[in-house]
Amino acid sequence: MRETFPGTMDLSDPTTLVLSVILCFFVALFFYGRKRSSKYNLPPGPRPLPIIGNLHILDLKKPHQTLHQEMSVIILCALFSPLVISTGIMFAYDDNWKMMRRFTLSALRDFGMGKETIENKITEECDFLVEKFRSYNGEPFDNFILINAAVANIIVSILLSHRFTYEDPTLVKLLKIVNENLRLIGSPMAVLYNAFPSIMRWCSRIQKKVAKNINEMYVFIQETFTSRRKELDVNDQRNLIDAFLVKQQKESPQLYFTNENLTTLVSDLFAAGMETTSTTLRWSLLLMIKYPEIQRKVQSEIEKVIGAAEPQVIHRKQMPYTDAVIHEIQRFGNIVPTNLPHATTQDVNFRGYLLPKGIHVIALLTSVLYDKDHFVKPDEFYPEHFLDSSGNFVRKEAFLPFSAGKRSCVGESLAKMELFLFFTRLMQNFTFQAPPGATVDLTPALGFTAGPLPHKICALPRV
Ligand code: HEM
Repeated sequence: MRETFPGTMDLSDPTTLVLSVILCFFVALFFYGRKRSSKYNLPPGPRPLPIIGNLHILDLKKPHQTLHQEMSVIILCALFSPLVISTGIMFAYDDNWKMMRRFTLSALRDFGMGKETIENKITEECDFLVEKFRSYNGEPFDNFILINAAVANIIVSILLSHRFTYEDPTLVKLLKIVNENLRLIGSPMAVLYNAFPSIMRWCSRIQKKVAKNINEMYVFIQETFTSRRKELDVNDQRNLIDAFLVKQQKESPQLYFTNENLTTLVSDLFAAGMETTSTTLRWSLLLMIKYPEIQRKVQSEIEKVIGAAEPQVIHRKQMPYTDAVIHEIQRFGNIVPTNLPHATTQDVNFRGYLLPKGIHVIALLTSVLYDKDHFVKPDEFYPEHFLDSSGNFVRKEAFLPFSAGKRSCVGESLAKMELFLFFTRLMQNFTFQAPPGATVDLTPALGFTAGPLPHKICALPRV
């Protein structure tokens, strides 16, 4: 047996050898990481550890809160390789994204966005929702599926010229798939999966479950939405799917207007158009329950400006208080806190720092919506953020719940119209309260979008 001295290593011992190699690997990665960030002159941030990057400081339940640090870069980890989908619009890139975005914007405009046609559709849907709320006679109920379904019907009318009843099994199934996936994608397990796909693949079922849901959604969309090609009349295009199919017939060779793009695009628009707006509306009712004096002020402005008539978009200009409340709901609700992930398409000089081409960037919406330089009480629900001292509505440049730039939300004007019409109509017809004995919890639920935790409300009829 060979003698080893205290404080020295015996490299002939296999365990010591393996441990030494691993240690050298970590040290090399550590210095490589530091060299890489100094080469690129990235903005400052906490020092990343080898392999795991800054994962150890990340709150997996609320990643945006860890990331909300001014001018800092959080290195998620060296192995980051997120799921990339090249079809549709939301996760597409390059020419396919450009074509789908251009088509979507023009189809949304042609089939009603920003026009009276869609305003009438929303007003009609408000009738159904009010009737449903009224049927509970002031007793507690969960508004989740009802609001989901009402909002889903607006995007479905643009996609398919169709309306589902709130109990329709097709709609209920679609809503279940979308909601489950958004919850899974925002879960701590999914954050870990994105950071360590090769390791997590072995110990987490999350990716399989999400993929299964997406697949089910696509099959379902093909059966229910896109199978309508048999009824297509080129001279009478009634909806976005018709417009896509007409483009498909004209395109040769088929590059962009493919069946895959149609399925993913419809799925993207359904999910984005339904989930975000309905989550904001659910926040709106919960916040009105929490702050009854604000609810009363909104109701008295409605009485003054609209009376018993149906709310219309033209009323908004005369309703600065309600407008400020809706803006504050969106700011405070902060429902897409981490925004969608992006990547630089070229080297970018950002405030004297270099973000190299291809780097993944998460432009946190929390950082603007909760910016104390723009909002005096960022952590409070305070509609005065959007009012001047005379009670006039004021715009804020940091109000960016729809993000900014080339990839900003395509449904912004549709969403704004929906929020105003649904919110005023519900406030006109009901006073909202918590069920007897219940307290209002404003903690956001875990998920890709930050909605309220499950809760019940009471809708007391006013008229
Ligand atoms: C309150 C409601 C809504 C909010 C807060 C919201 C917010 C957002 C945000 C933050 C993004 C990411 C922007 C970025 O990547 O920088 C986005 C993208 C998108 N939104 Fe919305 N959205 C809302 C409603 C809608 C509606 C009603 C539609 C349906 C027409 C829609 C369709 C989309 C699409 C297709 C994208 C991807 C755009 C692209 O990648 O080019 N959204 N939205």
